[in-house]
Amino acid sequence: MTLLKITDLSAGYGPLRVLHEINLTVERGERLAIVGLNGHGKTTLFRAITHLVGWQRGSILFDGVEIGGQRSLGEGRKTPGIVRLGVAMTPQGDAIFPGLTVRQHLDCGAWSKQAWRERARRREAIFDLFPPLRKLENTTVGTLSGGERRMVSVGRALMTEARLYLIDEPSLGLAPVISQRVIAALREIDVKDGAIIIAEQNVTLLDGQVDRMIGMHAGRLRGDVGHVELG
Ligand SMILES: Nc1ncnc2c1ncn2[C@@H]1O[C@H](COP(=O)(O)OP(=O)(O)OP(=O)(O)O)[C@@H](O)[C@H]1O
Repeated sequence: MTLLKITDLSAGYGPLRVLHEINLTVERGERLAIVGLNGHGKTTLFRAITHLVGWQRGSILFDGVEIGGQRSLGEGRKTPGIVRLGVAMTPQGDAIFPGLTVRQHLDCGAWSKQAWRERARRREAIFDLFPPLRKLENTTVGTLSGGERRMVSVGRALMTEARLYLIDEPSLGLAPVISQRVIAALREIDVKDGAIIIAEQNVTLLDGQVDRMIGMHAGRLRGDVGHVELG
């Protein structure tokens, strides 16, 4: 039932070591949150899974396939292959193309042949998940509010056929009520035999919205945190 098994993962940038021997197992169907303050390595963990860090070592088994291993060069070289295996990431902040419409933007996510064929149905599913986007379908993304842009950004990742969704700080810069709406929508996603990992600082926001929360501090995972605030 295991989808992702990370063993002794260390990673960093140049001389800087950010992750220290991380061990993490994610089961199919699981919604997991990695919680921790800024700069403690949540983004770097996502970037190591997708091979976007400067260097890394340790094992990352995704659905039984080794996507980790020792690397000191070639950042991003393996990323297309990892994405093709079914890993989708929504990066932190507003990673959008401001000149595209909502519809064009979502369609960018339907990059595989099958997803492209099914893009209309997939778009409908995104509009069901984020109703405010439906009436904005032909609006240029650059003119949207922060919350709407975040919905587009998350929606684009969901247009693929991924089995592992990595959502980095969905609440960043959003008003609390909008953050709650985005997190609640993530709860509605049918992960099927996949899984979703959300990196967040705001523990309260995740209450009741994920199956498990793990703390991250100074590049190390600190076990299940439940409702405990991180120091
Ligand atoms: N490209 C990079 N080059 C050098 N150092 C980096 C780079 N990206 C991140 N770092 C450093 O790695 C450490 C961990 O950053 P990371 O972004 O993984 O943390 P985070 O927990 O996701 O926090 P944030 O919410 O700010 O992204 C920080 O000290 C940061 O300065």
